[in-house]
Amino acid sequence: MHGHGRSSCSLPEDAFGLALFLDIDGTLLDIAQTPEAVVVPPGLPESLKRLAERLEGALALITGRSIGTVDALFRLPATAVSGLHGAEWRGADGRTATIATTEAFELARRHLRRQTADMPGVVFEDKGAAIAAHYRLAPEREAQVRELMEAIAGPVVDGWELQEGKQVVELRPRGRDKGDALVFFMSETPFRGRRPVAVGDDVTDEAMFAAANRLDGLSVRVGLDGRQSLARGRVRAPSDVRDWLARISA
Ligand SMILES: O=P(O)(O)OC[C@H]1O[C@H](O[C@H]2O[C@H](CO)[C@@H](O)[C@H](O)[C@H]2O)[C@H](O)[C@@H](O)[C@@H]1O
Ligand SMILES: [Mg+2]
Repeated sequence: MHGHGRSSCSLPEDAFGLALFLDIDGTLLDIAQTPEAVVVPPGLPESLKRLAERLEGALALITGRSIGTVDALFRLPATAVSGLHGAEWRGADGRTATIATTEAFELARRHLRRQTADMPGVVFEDKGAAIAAHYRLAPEREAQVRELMEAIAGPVVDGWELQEGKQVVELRPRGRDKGDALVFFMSETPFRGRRPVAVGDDVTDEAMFAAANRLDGLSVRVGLDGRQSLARGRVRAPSDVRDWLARISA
């Protein structure tokens, strides 16, 4: 059963014993025209807060955004977060691991900011240790953006890699992915001993799905397009995920 009413049939209706790993854009939040235009629906932060309490802190947001942006969007106290597709993290106890940038990366940041300023419709996103060029407002520039990002990434040889996403090309830290983030959190209190549930919508969520599957957990992809995925369940849209969170947190 997909597409009508409670289409979240692959999501468990009882939170007991679970550890939740939730992607943000396209999973908790509807996709918007630009990164800054996303809307956090009223009620979502409250559902997440209640659920984190119910799970004794075993809820983590695993995202391509930076931890700082996640905090600004959701204003959740003491929530575990992994940002930049697994590269940076903050545990439920507040410990953090961040990425130091290099001179070559800083140069790339300046170049990309300057070059995208001359490309109407292309949005530059500065995420600290990652940078992105979005072409959602100018889809005809896709090839141009890809070419520019390849040129920008060329000299940043160590420590970063190009990442494609939904109408975006990013230069992100290399080495740790969303699957590593899930495995890391699962090795720590309060996640350890629980059953992981990973929910995501995009390419970098596949590593998180693989990790959840390996740990005998659940993996659910948002979106009913025919794209291949390691996720074992599917739901239609972020609103289904939000409705599910509201139900199991009530
Ligand atoms: O891992 P996620 O939490 O899903 O983050 C992935 C990227 O999401 C954002 O970009 C995407 O969402 C934007 C807002 O809806 C949209 O305008 C854009 O086209 C999408 O690619 C975010 O801006 C990136 O930094 C994240 O890596
Ligand atoms: Mg996403």
